[in-house]
Amino acid sequence: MIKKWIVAFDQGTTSSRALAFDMEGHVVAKRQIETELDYPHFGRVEQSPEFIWQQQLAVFELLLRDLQAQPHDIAAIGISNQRETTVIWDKKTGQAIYPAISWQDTRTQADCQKIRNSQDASWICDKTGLLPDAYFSASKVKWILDNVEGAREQAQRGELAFGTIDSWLVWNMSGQKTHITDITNASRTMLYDIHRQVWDSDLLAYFDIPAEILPQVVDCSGELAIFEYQNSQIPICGIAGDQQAALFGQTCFHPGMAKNTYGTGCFLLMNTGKKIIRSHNQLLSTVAWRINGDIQYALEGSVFVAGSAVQWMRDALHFIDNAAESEALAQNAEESELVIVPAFSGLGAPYWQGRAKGAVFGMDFSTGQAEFCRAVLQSLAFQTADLIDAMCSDTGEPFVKLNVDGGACANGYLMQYQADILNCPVDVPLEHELTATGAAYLAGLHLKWWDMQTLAQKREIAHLYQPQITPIERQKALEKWQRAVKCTLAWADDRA
Ligand SMILES: Nc1ncnc2c1ncn2[C@@H]1O[C@H](COP(=O)(O)OP(=O)(O)O)[C@@H](O)[C@H]1O
Ligand SMILES: O=P(O)(O)OC[C@H](O)CO
Repeated sequence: MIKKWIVAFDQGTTSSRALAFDMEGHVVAKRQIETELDYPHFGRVEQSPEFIWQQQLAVFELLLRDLQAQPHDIAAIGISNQRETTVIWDKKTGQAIYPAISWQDTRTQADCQKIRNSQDASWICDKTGLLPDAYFSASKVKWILDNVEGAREQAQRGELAFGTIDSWLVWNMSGQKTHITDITNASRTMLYDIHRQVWDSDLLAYFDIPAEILPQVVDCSGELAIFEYQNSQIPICGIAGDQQAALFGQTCFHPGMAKNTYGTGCFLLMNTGKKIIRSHNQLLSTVAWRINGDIQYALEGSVFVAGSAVQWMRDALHFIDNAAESEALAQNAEESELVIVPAFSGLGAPYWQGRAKGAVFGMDFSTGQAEFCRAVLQSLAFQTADLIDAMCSDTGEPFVKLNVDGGACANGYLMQYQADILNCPVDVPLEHELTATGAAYLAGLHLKWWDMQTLAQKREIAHLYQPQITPIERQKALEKWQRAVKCTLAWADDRA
């Protein structure tokens, strides 16, 4: 029987998606449902793990219907997922003991700040490639164990399991039997030594986390688990955190190749091959992928708020009915001085200021929705420019072109402004769904549907945006942004 499709599960912060890929690596069908985020308290961001799983299953079922397929038509599943988001569940009941704590949640920031200011920051960074911050899973796991009644004792008795969203999905897909995570997701927990490729006992002791709750760490490609669906057994052959999956989907297979994904946040990753680069500019070192035991690393700049600021204009401010409308609205803006620093979850790389909050500068009576919208879109481009600056300074190499993907790369205004501000071309691919593509590629590698050489030829360009503004205009805009960031950071320092 010919198995026709690979299905990628792309469980992002904003939506749960299932996409079917044919043997050429093309998307043939797609289903997507928007997720729900809860903001129960200042600085807290949570999601229902059960809802995430049910939603992921629902999009899969809708996809099968669209394809008029039976489960046995699916050759394999690939999974890409929002990273760091932390779930702890009871292995006996299969129920989460607390909502998923989102990567965007800053409740543990004060504790993380203390670690950052201490001598421990250095060895933690050496082992993990990460900077102590509420963003990563370790402090979220600790918070749940410290705050949910009986959790620590249960964990010590081996009754609980911890996982990021990949882990949680596989647990449920496997009929609550398989507790694994892939190495890219493990590398985002701040509990994993990326040099030795093991959970690290010093880190576990430091964060007071019992080893019993940890998943087994696996490669990104291979027969990793089985999805027991109805009477079929579908192999899960690819798993990677969404940003690493996008790097793979962009076919950035060689050192020096990079991409920027504009989703809920913005994530710039550069392949660094076998080298773990210790950044001098507060970028992260992380695992890009491991295939057949062969590891590649990446340098990463993480911006916490990007497309989510566009969603905020839709849901909280009601300036737009959908994200796509932001493009036309921004194009209508009058000349203005407005700058928005969307530090709603603190500021990520290269500033790492968890206490920062969003700020608006330069309003006057002429400021309206269009000016506001344009400033929000520009903030995505400015934050990316900061990352690229930091990365170029670490590598000593200029960026000659920026490869992009993710939801907001459909925005022509933003992409043009990005090219203008960077003074380098921005390359938008034909397929925007490169996160899911990466997960499918990883699964298909194992099935021998393709190899990395053939994949490298698959990326097609839809549009190349060329810079159009003058050096003086660029310099003025960047200075305005840098002044705004400086004030935002000063305000955060005053809150200490
Ligand atoms: N045309 C657009 N212009 C600006 N932002 C957009 C556009 N389309 C989608 N977005 C934003 O992109 C995000 C969704 O991108 P996606 O890559 O699906 O994110 P995620 O993987 O984080 O769920 C949303 O936050 C949305 O506001
Ligand atoms: O949901 P996304 O695609 O914006 O990705 C979230 C990141 O994985 C967080 O590290």
